[in-house]
Amino acid sequence: MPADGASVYAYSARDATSSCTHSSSVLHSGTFDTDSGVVMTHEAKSSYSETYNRKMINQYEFNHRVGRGQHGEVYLATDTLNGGEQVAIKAVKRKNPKVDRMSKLRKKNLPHSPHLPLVDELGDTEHKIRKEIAIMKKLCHPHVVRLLEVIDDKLNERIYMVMEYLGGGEIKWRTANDEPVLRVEQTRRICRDVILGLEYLHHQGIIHRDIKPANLLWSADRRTVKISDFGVSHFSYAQRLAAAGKGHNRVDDLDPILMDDSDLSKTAGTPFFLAPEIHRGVVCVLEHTTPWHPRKKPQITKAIDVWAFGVTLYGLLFGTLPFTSAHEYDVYKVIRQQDWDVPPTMGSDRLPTGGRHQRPQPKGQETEGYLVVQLLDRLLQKDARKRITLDQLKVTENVLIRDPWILRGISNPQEWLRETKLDRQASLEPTADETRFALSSVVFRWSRGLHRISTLFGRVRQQRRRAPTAEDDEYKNVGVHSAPNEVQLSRHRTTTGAIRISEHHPSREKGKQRATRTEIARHKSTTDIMRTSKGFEPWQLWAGASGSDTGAATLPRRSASGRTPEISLKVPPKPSRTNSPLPSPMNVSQATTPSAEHSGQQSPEERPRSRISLSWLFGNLTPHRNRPSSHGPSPQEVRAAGLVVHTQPPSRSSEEAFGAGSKGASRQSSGSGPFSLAMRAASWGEVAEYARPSEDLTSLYSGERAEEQLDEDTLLLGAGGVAQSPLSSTPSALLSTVSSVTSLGPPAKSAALALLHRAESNEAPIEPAPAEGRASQGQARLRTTSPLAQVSYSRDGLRRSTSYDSCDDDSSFFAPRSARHSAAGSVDLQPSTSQMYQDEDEESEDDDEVHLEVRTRRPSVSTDIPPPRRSESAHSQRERAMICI
Ligand SMILES: Nc1ncnc2c1ncn2[C@@H]1O[C@H](COP(=O)(O)OP(=O)(O)OP(=O)(O)O)[C@@H](O)[C@H]1O
Repeated sequence: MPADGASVYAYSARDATSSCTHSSSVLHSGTFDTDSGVVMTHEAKSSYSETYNRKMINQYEFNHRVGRGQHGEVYLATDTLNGGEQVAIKAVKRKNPKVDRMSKLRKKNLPHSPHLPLVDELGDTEHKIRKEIAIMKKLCHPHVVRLLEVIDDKLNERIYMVMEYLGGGEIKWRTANDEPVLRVEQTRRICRDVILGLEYLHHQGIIHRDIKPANLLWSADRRTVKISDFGVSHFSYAQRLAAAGKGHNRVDDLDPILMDDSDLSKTAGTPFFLAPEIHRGVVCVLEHTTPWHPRKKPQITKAIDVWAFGVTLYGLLFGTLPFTSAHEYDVYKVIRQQDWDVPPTMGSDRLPTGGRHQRPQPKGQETEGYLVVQLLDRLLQKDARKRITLDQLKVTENVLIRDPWILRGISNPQEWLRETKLDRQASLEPTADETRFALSSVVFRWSRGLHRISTLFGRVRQQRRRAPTAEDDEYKNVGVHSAPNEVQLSRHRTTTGAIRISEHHPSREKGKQRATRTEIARHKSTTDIMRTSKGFEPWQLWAGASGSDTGAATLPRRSASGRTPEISLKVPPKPSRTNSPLPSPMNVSQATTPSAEHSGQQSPEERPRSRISLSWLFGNLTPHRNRPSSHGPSPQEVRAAGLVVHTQPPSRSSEEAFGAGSKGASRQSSGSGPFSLAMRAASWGEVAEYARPSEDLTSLYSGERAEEQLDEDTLLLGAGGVAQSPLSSTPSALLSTVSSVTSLGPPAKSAALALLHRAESNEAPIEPAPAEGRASQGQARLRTTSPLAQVSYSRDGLRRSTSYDSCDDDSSFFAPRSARHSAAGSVDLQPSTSQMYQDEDEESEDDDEVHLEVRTRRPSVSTDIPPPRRSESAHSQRERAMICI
């Protein structure tokens, strides 16, 4: 394998396009957005999985919750139609009364803005999610989290954003004592990834507005960092138009929600990471020194991302932030007025910095500390116009290396720069499909109510027209439900040869044309308003801080070939994200015998069990890479063993992981090295991938292709991930641990045996679960040590649920049906993760939801196991604090 060079970064625009398309070979009921590659699905059908009895939305089986944001929750889920691929699904309620109430209060105090009506009409929450979707649909880059599908059913209170899953969690960057946890070299690698991702965003006309360590996610193998969370991002209308080489009269093919700049009147982001130019506006308001006026609003340019990146880099290197204060409001002044300093050492490897102000050092002989301070100096430049741009950081026209610190360690920096350079000639032309039908209620916002009603009736009509099927019989008691969209998919070839599928529905054509005309008219009027709006010159905002980097002179021209945005970055073919050696739900479901499937009944011998026998385990102790399938045992193997193994949700939060990390370190030092390695691997859920150097998972843009394997220190500190609960009594945790240990060598085998014995003795016997709807008094309670563990159980008559209950508004929505269906009386089942993490806010008691249909509701169940409160560290709470003025 070459250390670097063209082949290392080999990647073509075509690869990029294909890797941006959801790998769905089977679509549930959605249609491909042909330009963005994102699947748009307008029907959310909820059910329960056969195997684990978990909540499913369409083909996605929900696992556990991996994160929670201001507006929604993020779950790990399995795409059962696509080989058990792991995805992250952000579920956001269209209406969040608490947030919307706050925003109404805020709006009362805001001056009139020509674009406020759009926000008002959609509601703050819905507006935010729609804008996030519209922005994410534009993005496809190896260092930006990818949106795969949007499930937007008008009859469902939630919108689901299906994204690629980043198994490594957030970057852990400091200890409880504010010490750095990353080595300088690791920080540099992260830095390179972020620069590339950010450069791409800016090239697309997008300002992220919330760059910070918590929004940088590790891939499962901890080799790649991707930028996530576009909740407050802003699309620069002017930059995009200019980049597409269009005049300002061509606004008709831009999504109106992207053009809506009303969110610029809010100060969004995390206070400690906000640029001084934003603070200026905030301080005006806080101190009532200047009356608020739209023209005085802070200049939102891409320079604010560069500043936030500088603060992030500082944090990663030193474990503290450059500007801090006891009171949140004081930080605004500190950032605007005070200079920053550097500690004497940086990184966990404690390299000397040499101090904030150093004498110039001879070229080529600069110390690491000197280069870092020079770089920070240019990033944390208070005057936005003097702040360095990413272009200047990385490369200039004639490929001069501008920042030697960032490129240090790359054996062929010139090659790296060339290969990672964004193609300035690439087409950025936005397409009509990309923008027009991002989400329909935006298009029809002037008659949203009417449209909703007509949609509802349309669906009912459609359903009536269809001949009743067996499936329909099962649904008949649950009221109105949405029939799958019946569309004809027409195929045509793109210029790159890829087949595109576009939706063609003759009966909709007329309406579409009418909608288009209306939309064009509206766009025009919006432009007029924007032009006549005194002082509003968005293109100047963009250009304001960027020097030569901005303006039409340096903007890419539209490519002659046409519409598909092409970039010249090179990435390898999309690596599989489903390499878990553990059986995937798909595999296990395949293990169900046909007879059982048909009858819906299973004999006690056939019933799935959550216990793992020793023989099964040791029968599978071969290295995973030797298996024909990387997805775990074959269906035959599973069937032969008569077992169902419930996979342990991998621990992936770096916050959680780091806590355990220290423990892992001490264990390791006490002589159980192989164990810590195995446990760490197990916690990542990618045992096989971890155990060997993986070429296809190596980060291209870190320029570290030559690096064979991350060392212990990197894994422990830099990656921040160790097993959350290595001695968990859950069989799956043991399985993965033992598998990893065995792959490390024979000495670990005895240890694995010890673990298994421990599991045998610890684990309560698992009784068959009661039949649905019946109480079973005195049943043995299942216990696990990890709140993330979900133990599967046997149950008679395990059948796929066909009823709808998407109107549920509590957080146990994604819990296994069993926990919610147990009859009154004793509850013997493990509470779901979401139940355990259920917090006390009133969100679940939303009372102003309007449901358009009658659906059966299942009795909810209260467990007598008290939900543990998830304690967030003060740091992360501070980081998450968002301000909205
Ligand atoms: N694609 C993903 N893969 C893995 N984990 C993710 C993914 N997206 C988000 N997460 C996790 O979920 C958490 C919440 O995500 P979200 O994007 O909602 O962040 P947030 O900034 O807290 O939300 P919001 O901006 O809506 O308030 C993140 O902190 C992250 O740990």
